Amino acid sequence: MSDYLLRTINLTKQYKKQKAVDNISVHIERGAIYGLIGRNGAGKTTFLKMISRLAAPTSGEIELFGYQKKAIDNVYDRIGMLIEEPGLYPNLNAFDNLKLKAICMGVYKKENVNDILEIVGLNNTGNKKIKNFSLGMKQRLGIGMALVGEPDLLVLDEPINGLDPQGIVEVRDIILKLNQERNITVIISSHILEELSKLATHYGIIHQGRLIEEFSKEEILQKCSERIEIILEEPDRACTILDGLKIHNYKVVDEKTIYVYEKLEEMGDINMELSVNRIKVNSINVIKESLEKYFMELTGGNDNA
Ligand SMILES: Nc1ncnc2c1ncn2[C@@H]1O[C@H](COP(=O)(O)OP(=O)(O)OP(=O)(O)O)[C@@H](O)[C@H]1O
Repeated sequence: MSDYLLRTINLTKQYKKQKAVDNISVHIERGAIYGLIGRNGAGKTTFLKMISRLAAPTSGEIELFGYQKKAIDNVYDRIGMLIEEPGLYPNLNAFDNLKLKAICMGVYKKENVNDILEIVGLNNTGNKKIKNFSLGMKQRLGIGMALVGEPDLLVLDEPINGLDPQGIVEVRDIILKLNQERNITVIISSHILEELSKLATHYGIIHQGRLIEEFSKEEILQKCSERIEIILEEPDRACTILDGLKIHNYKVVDEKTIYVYEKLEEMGDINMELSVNRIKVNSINVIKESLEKYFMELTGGNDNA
């Protein structure tokens, strides 16, 4: 048993000659919003299908709510999922779509359906048929369908893909509310890191079927935050000088680089103090890296291979 709500161990899916998912081991904590980021074709959908039991792994293990192998069967009803198109009946209204699913799952209660409609902001759509819904409304109903049965884990595959800015905000607010008020853990995939940055507490970057990196929101903010980058000789001695300047929020990145995260306006003073103390500074600059740029670097620039 582990502390993670969901963990995979070397999860792999092979389609004929192609490994769509290649030895992926993710670690998802209870209460997290885990953003799974990857370009088109990276393997996100295949991965999410395996953890939702819509596709069988070729090899590897899934641990869900502390259970593995056969024992997982008992906890699958605690997952709600929206993968690819939500299966909706176009000639029924939102209420009846939810009701039908709840009846099929043996959990129908009128108040629960109304509660879901309220959460996803469709409580005043009345008899409007799904075929007359906008894309954003359909997507919100798709999330509502995933909420039938009161899941503890929500798996959402690119739920904001194709939505207009308002639709994106609405879906984002629903996900935040579910996470914060209902304590639902969420895995959400996207090919745009920036889009998830207002949402995710943790990230997994997936590229060509492999998990390249996992990090928390705090870690990514630090990686991409505005900072002074100093390329220099003798970083150890430079640290003493920074401490003397009452600068403590810095990091020695390697034997030639220090990042300083505070007092950016004092770059000139820092430079002078290092020079006075005969530390050779090769360059000193304020830099700001965008999340998207960081992601592009991790996944090999603009190479779409
Ligand atoms: N049923 C399948 N049979 C064969 N190959 C598949 C199948 N499903 C997916 N693939 C391949 O596996 C790779 C990963 O696909 P997947 O759909 O998981 O990626 P993705 O990251 O979700 O991308 P997208 O955002 O474009 O859906 C792709 O190269 C895809 O062509």
